[in-house]
Amino acid sequence: MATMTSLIGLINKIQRACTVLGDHGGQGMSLWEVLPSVAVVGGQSSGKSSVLESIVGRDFLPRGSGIVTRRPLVLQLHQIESGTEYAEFLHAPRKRFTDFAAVRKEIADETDRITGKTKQISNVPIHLSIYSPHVVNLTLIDLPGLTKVAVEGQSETIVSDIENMVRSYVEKPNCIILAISPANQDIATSDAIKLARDVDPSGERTFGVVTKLDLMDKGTNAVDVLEGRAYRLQHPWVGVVNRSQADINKNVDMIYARRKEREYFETSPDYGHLASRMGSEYLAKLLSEHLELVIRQRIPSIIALINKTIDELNAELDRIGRPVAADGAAQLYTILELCRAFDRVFKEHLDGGRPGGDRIFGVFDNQLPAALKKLPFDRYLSLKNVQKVVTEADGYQPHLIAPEQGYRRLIDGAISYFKGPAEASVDAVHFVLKELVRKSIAETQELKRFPTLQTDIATAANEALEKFRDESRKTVLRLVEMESSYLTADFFRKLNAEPEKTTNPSGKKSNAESDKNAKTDANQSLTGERLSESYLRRIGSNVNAYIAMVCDTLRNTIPKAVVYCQVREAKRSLLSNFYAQVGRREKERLSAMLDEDPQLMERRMQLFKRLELYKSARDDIDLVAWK
Ligand SMILES: Nc1nc2c(ncn2[C@@H]2O[C@H](COP(=O)(O)OP(=O)(O)OP(=O)(O)O)[C@@H](O)[C@H]2O)c(=O)[nH]1
Repeated sequence: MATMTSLIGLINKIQRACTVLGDHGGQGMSLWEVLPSVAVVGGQSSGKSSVLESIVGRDFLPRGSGIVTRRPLVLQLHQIESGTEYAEFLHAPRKRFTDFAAVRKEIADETDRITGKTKQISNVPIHLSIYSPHVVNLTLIDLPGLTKVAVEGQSETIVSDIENMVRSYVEKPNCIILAISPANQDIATSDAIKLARDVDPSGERTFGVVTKLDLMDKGTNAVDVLEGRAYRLQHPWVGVVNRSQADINKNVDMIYARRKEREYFETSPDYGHLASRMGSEYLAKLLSEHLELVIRQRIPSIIALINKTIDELNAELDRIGRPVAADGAAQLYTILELCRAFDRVFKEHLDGGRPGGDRIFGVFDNQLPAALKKLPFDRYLSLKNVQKVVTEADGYQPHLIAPEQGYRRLIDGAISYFKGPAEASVDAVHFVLKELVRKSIAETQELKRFPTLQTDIATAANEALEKFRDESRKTVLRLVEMESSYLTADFFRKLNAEPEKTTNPSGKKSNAESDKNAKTDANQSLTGERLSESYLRRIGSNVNAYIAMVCDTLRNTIPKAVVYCQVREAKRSLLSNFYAQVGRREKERLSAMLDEDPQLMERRMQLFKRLELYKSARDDIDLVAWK
């Protein structure tokens, strides 16, 4: 029996813990739902509060007109060996109430705290524990009275709201229904019995209670009901006589009321033969024993649920990641591990396995050639411009042989056009890399929890990429400048050789025409006359040919430089600086870097608490149930 008693205590404890975790009846599958409990249901004024109070032996429930019970009240009775009675609310843990009038006030206030004074209802329970030598271990849930009409100030839906809430409790297979019906009303029309019949048609988990036996019309009695003939239930019906309104007004003591009740049955001509099975005290004992029995039966399924939930909670905790270590060295290690995880993803993007690296190839294969093709050499090497540049090149000096300076200037000018596409390639690759950093951070599962570290890594990686970009830009510009700094002499030697093809092998001019051509090609400016159009055209096309050669070279060398300076460096040393910095950081900064998303921390904490609850519940049950 001692074991039995502690079973109810155990379930009480788990129920309280469930409420702390926001895990109470009416929301999804929870531990709460498999825990057996007793819910008190009945129409308004059927005497629910009176029954509860006489089971407790204290009056402590708010009374008044209209719907007084607007939140479920989970009333946990704990039997203590001796000492003064006291009450405790879960929402005000360290406060002991010895004055039960104050308990009543606190229930009313706490109800209003959630529902406002609006007469609305809420399904968030109030937990009240009463410790007393005069109670049996029992958990009862007081629910709002079923009603048929909304009174003033209540919403239209109040009738169905109440019924739905009550139903959400009593339809659970583990709920024992204490169905209160007043004797001065036909049992067939009792709200409590109607609802109980609905959710528990076989009457297995319904206890019928008849109140107000003393108020029945003279000459009538409830023996038919109490003996189970009017409406059959699996459990015996219990009749009670509570304090009348007049008794309440006179503050009739509950203990006295219990005695009067006992006397009523013992001396009643109608119910005398049932006296030992009637009254509030008998009801309390009956319920307590039944509750213990049910708990015992349910233990295997409770343990099964607990085990299943523990597995689920552990899996969820693994998924969101365990909490970060507290000491500096471990934190540094964690940060470096996370960086490496990021780096791995980043490299996969570049080397293949993940998309993105191909976009860099795209820059070299499409963007750069297209940009080179678009360079305005046609305009630059137009007859007019060639003439302008060549004429200006030698200043007041006449051209002695070929316009050397003119050629150089034209070529220099043309080559400088390559700077644009070269820099554009650098920038394009920079943006691809930056985008890959962003993507890699998002794709690194391990980093998901650490928004601060994500930002830190992004900043460090982007700073490194900027540096690589600067280096790369310098290098490609240098490549372009190198092309102007020393021209390929061979090309011009070949050019100079060409006009001589028109001369004969002996070297003597073959005729006046070729003689004239040769003169035109090399020495026209000797005359100091303006350069002929065809000569300028020739210069233009020579420069164009040279530039085409340079273009081919740069098309090949710019990608090499860009890959060398940016891509290769990104792969080699994207976070090198960061590693060095982090290594020097103090513990506080390291912890700050490992700050997690507050929502996630909150979630983990919830999961942890729940896990703790379930684990300790399992331990407790093991201890109590298999002793
Ligand atoms: N004479 C007599 N009066 C009773 C008995 N039971 C309840 N009453 C009275 O009936 C009225 C309603 O009783 P409550 O216990 O407040 O009923 P309730 O179902 O809790 O009412 P609500 O919470 O308002 O739905 C009170 O005035 C009680 O004194 C009884 O057995 N005999």
